[in-house]
Amino acid sequence: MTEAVLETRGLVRRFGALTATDGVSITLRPGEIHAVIGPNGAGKSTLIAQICGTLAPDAGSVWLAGCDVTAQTAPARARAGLARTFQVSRLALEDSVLENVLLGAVGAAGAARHPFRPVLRNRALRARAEAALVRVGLEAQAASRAADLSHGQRRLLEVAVALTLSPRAFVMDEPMAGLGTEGSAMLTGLLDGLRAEAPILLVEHDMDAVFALADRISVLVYGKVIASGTVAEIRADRAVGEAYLGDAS
Ligand SMILES: Nc1ncnc2c1ncn2[C@@H]1O[C@H](COP(=O)(O)OP(=O)(O)OP(=O)(O)O)[C@@H](O)[C@H]1O
Repeated sequence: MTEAVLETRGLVRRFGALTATDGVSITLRPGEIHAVIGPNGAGKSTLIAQICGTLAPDAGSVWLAGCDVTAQTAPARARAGLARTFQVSRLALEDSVLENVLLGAVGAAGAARHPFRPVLRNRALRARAEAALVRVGLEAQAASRAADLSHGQRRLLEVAVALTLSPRAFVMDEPMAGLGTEGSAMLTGLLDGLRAEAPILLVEHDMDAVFALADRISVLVYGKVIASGTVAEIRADRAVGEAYLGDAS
């Protein structure tokens, strides 16, 4: 089997008496979109935080491109090519669209402590940022303030910021949240094409997007993966239907 780009092995995280992730083992293979779905409180955000390095697991490990990164900080994992987009946008809204992407490029170059101004004149970083904007279709908005973008465009901008890392893998936390039909369609199209560049671990409540995009789906309930399979397999799984999908199945 092809080696996983990203893998969790037996991740456990407890909050007092509650076990938020209870031995979660999942893989993300080259070229795929692997969706993680589950009801509220299932442990999806806890899982993402452990994968990205903002929350330490009580047990288990995280592997990126064959390396155990469990002890690495979140910035170190980002520099190693783990690109995360957030449930709550972390864009600098008063800065321009290009400046936001440049900030990402600066972080990717490991130059976060350098003064920002000279970065604007750094041709290599600027080229990387502009290429990312073209990739998400926001090149015409480069000089606009991020605050003036629509909600959907901000999500595209977040993907552009993530792209400057030249990521090995994307981890996306509910990218469709709050988007209307048009925004969802735009982002779905973008993610569909992105998987060829780097596989995507997609935590998403929007089942239309999940069913349209996912090569595999894992279903998390009370911190455990209760099923994992293709869209057809998950739709046909009675236990999943009862635990989660309801009418969506
Ligand atoms: N810092 C924390 N302290 C205590 N309990 C927490 C903490 N973070 C999460 N939990 C609990 O762990 C469980 C899993 O939460 P988590 O946010 O990971 O679920 P989720 O699947 O992401 O939910 P949602 O879909 O609503 O975002 C929940 O019962 C939650 O209340």
